[in-house]
Amino acid sequence: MTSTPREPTVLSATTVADAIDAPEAASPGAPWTPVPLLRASGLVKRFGAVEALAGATIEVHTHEVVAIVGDNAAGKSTFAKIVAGVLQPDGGLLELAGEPVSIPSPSAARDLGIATVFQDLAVAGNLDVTANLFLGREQRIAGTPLLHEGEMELAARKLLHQLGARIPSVRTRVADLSKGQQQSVAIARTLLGQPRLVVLDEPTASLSVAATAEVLTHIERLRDLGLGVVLISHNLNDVRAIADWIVVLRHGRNNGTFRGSSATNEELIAAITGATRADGHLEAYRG
Ligand SMILES: Nc1ncnc2c1ncn2[C@@H]1O[C@H](COP(=O)(O)OP(=O)(O)OP(=O)(O)O)[C@@H](O)[C@H]1O
Repeated sequence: MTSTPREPTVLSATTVADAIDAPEAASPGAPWTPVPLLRASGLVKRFGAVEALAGATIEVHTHEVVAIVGDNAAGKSTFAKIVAGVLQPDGGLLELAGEPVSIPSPSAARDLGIATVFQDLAVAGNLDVTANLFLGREQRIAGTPLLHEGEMELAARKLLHQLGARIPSVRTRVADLSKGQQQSVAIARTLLGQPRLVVLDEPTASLSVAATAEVLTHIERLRDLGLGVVLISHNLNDVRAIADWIVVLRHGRNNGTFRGSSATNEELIAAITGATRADGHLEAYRG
């Protein structure tokens, strides 16, 4: 597998704010292409005797939310970690926009335009919302070590607005936000890297009903921006509400693909528990 990094992106707070305002960025009308944004085929990952992934195949297009569901130990988080460059697969092929890629590290994933939000969120509670959004990407006034606070605040407000996030102030300490608001900050931060693909690992776990609804709105916005979204979740109601496609993993293998708009909890549970068997991959269902 060869690595195909994107052109490096030079970011500034204003270009970020402008980019998220740009009509084409927000337009849901960009053409759908037959080439998936990400295609992971036949993925294998072993941990000693445990085969966490045993040939799983998952693809996601731009403007699309693909949910991955499955019982505990089905291999969902292992898939997320491989796409995030945290783990290396023992077999299988990763393709981005039709090109084979390797993702040897989290920074390689970022260079390829892949952003992942894990359950721990990795937000800094002692810093405010703006500082969290720009952590590691701080904007400085040209020729000085001084931070461009005004520009960063402006971009932070626009980003959160774009996502539909309700945060009291971009100067609030993240530790003082609710769990749902912290999730909003973590998702907003991914946008600053101008990703093509966002992977969310259990973003609604342990959230209230209201906070869950807000996070689902963020996911819709990401899709409207033209991104591909992979949503890993145990919550079947959430995935049925938001996902274009639902891929069931069982023991590291595909066990059914369903349209989010028509899947029922009963058929999803049957696939998750192994009461029904289906190894067809998503491409076979699109037709
Ligand atoms: N670092 C690791 N070392 C050893 N085994 C691991 C490691 N990571 C995952 N596994 C094992 O791989 C299998 C798949 O785990 P994974 O976390 O991908 O499942 P999951 O579908 O995300 O489950 P859950 O919903 O419980 O998070 C499990 O049997 C797990 O114990």
